[in-house]
Formats: sequence, structure tokens, C-alpha cells
Amino acid sequence: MLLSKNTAGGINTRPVSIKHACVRPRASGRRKAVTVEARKVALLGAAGGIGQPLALLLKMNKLITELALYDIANVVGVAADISHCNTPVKVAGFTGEAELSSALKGAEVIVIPAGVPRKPGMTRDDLFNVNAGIVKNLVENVGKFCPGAMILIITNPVNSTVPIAAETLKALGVYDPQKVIGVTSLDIVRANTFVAEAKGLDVKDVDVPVIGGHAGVTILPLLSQVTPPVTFTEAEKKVLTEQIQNAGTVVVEAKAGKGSATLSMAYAAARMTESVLLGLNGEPNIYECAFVQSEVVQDVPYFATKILLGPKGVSKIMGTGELDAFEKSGFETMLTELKGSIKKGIDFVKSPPPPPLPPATA
Ligand SMILES: NC(=O)C1=CN([C@@H]2O[C@H](COP(=O)(O)OP(=O)(O)OC[C@H]3O[C@@H](n4cnc5c(N)ncnc54)[C@H](O)[C@@H]3O)[C@@H](O)[C@H]2O)C=CC1
Ligand SMILES: O=C([O-])CC(=O)C(=O)O
Repeated sequence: MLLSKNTAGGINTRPVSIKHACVRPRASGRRKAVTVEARKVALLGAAGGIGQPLALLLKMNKLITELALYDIANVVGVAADISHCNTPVKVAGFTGEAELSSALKGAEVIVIPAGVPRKPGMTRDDLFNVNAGIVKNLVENVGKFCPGAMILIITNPVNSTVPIAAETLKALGVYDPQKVIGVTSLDIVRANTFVAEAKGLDVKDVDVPVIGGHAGVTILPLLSQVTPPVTFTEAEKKVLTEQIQNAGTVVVEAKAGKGSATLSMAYAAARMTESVLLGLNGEPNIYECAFVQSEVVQDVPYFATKILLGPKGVSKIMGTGELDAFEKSGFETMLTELKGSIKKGIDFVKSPPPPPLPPATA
């Protein structure tokens, strides 16, 4: 399946039917065939809540020729199941550390949802202790077995796991900032949905840029820059901003201990993966918001803004645009938390925590 074109005008979420896969509408209304290159995608954490529906969506994407599903848990059954869908993508399952290298070899895009999700009462940062090591280990293997691949990180806390991935690749001497992307697309998907609902708009026409990071107050929707232009009262801005910032927590609480957003996340990640592939294929004007290494904000080395995707990955990082007074205040509020989460990720690789002390003797 191809989702609608991700143009500079916005991240539209209009699905295009499978029948039209690989044919994307141009601004002129004429249709242009998208070149189908041989593209292997590896999905790490494929047996999980996000992994399974994401694997299914990727199996339906005609820009992909080969899909490697990897998990420490048994993922062979998921691979067998999905492989029966009569679409051309070749699917294989790889379980356990010993099979990781085979999953990665030849892959050009690596999507990582491996790790534990939140339970009610937890913050995303509470996942750091478990997920930091998982991401570091997986990215080390990416650096060894498919250096140069695009890495899309879903695992939380994204504000820390992206710096962890970058530092891990730096230590191996294979870091390319154009290739490492923190997936924040779910924030845009949610913002588009909530703004369309609040303003009675057709959601396929709505694009809300969301900048900053992916946790609480670091998620900053730019309601002053919505496409199509919409005006909001101060009260509406507050309600919508908080709704977008808290949406993940709402799902965590509704699932009551059975995980966090999985289906909407799979949808958002399928869209980001497709945009990355379109960029690699040379399709022009592929824009998404994402958390990447960035110089947009002084002293904040990673930041989410709209980015342009191209044949080498992130080819341009857009600025924040003009913020209104409400957004400026939200921007100031986020900085301390964002800087702290980024530093925590960098320090995890540069100065790993000491091993636990032996038990004290009397
Ligand atoms: N970036 C975003 O917007 C979002 C991020 N997330 C995050 O995505 C992550 C995954 O969430 P779910 O799929 O719901 O969790 P899940 O627990 O259902 O699935 C995680 C999968 O990762 C696997 N896994 C664990 N360690 C692994 C390793 N070393 N190598 C390979 N696979 C490994 C597990 O076996 C499991 O199958 C969580 O950290 C969650 O917080 C969730 C929603 C949105
Ligand atoms: O809230 C969570 O833990 C999962 C997540 O990142 C989201 O749904 O935005």
C-alpha cells in the first residue's frame, strides 16, 4: 500500500488503494510511475505490538522487494503468516541474536520498534534503563552488517534513543547524520486528526507541523502554521496542544497495562518508511517531520522539524518558521527537558553506567 504523497504542503494521511500503489498523484493532476528499485527493509522488534501490524503494512508496499522480520522472540510464525499475502514483497523471519546479521545484510532501511512499552503511571523516560541497551546493541549490529542503511527509530524514549544510535555509530566510525531518524510521525498523524475534528475539516487536507521531540511538553504542535490556514482561540490552542501532547498517555491508560499505541504507530511508521523509500528512489518533495541531528536550535543537537528526504536520506532540515506567543512559551518550556534527555542518551554511550557493585559483606 502506498499512502498519499508527503509533499512540502503537508503530511497528508489519505490512503491510496493498493490498486494505485506506485502511482502517486502529481501537483498537476497527472500521474507518474514511481521507479521500483530492489529495496530490502529490516524490521527489528517485528513480533511486537507495533511490529506485527507494521510488518503487514510493509508487506503491502510495492516500493519494498524484501522484508526481513527480526525479533528476540519467535517471529517465524509472524513471517509465515504475512508471507501468504499475495503481494510481491519477499518475507523472511529471523529469531534471536544469532540470526540478526542475516536479517540485516543487504538492508537499506532498518525500522526499530524493539523494546518495552509504557504501563500506566510511567513516563517514556522510565523506559530508558531497558530500551537504551536494546537500541545500542541493535544499532551496533546495523553499523557492522549494513553500515550506510537508513535507521528509523521508534523505540522510546526517542529523545534519548536517537542520540544513543548516533553515538553508537560514531564509535564504530560509520555515523552519517543523514541516515538516523527518530520517528515522531504519530504526533503529526494525531495532530492532523484532532485539528480536523475540532475544526470540521477533511482530515486528508490537514497538515499540522509538530516540532521538538517525542515526550510530553517536548511535543510542540505549530497550530499557527496549519495547512489549510485555520485560526484558533487561545483556549482552543491550549486544549489542542495538550490533547496532542497527552495522546500517547491516553492510549497507555486505556490499554490498562497491555501496552501503548501500536496500530496508529504502525500506520505512522509505515508512512515514514514509505517516505524514506521515495526519497531514496529520487522522488522530489518528500517532506516529513522527524527528530534528527539538527542545528535549528542552538545548544540542542537533536530536534524535530520538517525535513526533506532524498537519495541520501535527510537532505534538508527546515527551520521552525515564525512561532506565535503561545508556541514561543511552549518552546521555552521544552528546552530543559529535551536537552536533558539528549544528554542522557549521549552519556549512555560515551560514559556507560558502571557495573553493579558486588553485595556488601558484614
Ligand atoms: N515513537 C513513537 O511514536 C512510539 C514509540 N513506541 C515505542 O515502541 C516500542 C515498542 O512498542 P510495542 O511494539 O508496543 O512493544 P511490544 O512489547 O509489544 O513489542 C516489542 C518487541 O520488541 C522485541 N524486542 C525486545 N528486545 C529486543 C531486541 N534486543 N531485539 C529485537 N527485538 C526485541 C520484543 O520481543 C517484542 O516483540 C516501545 O518502546 C514503545 O514505547 C510506541 C508507540 C509510539
Ligand atoms: O505513549 C507511549 O508510551 C507510546 C508513544 O510514544 C506514543 O503513543 O506516542
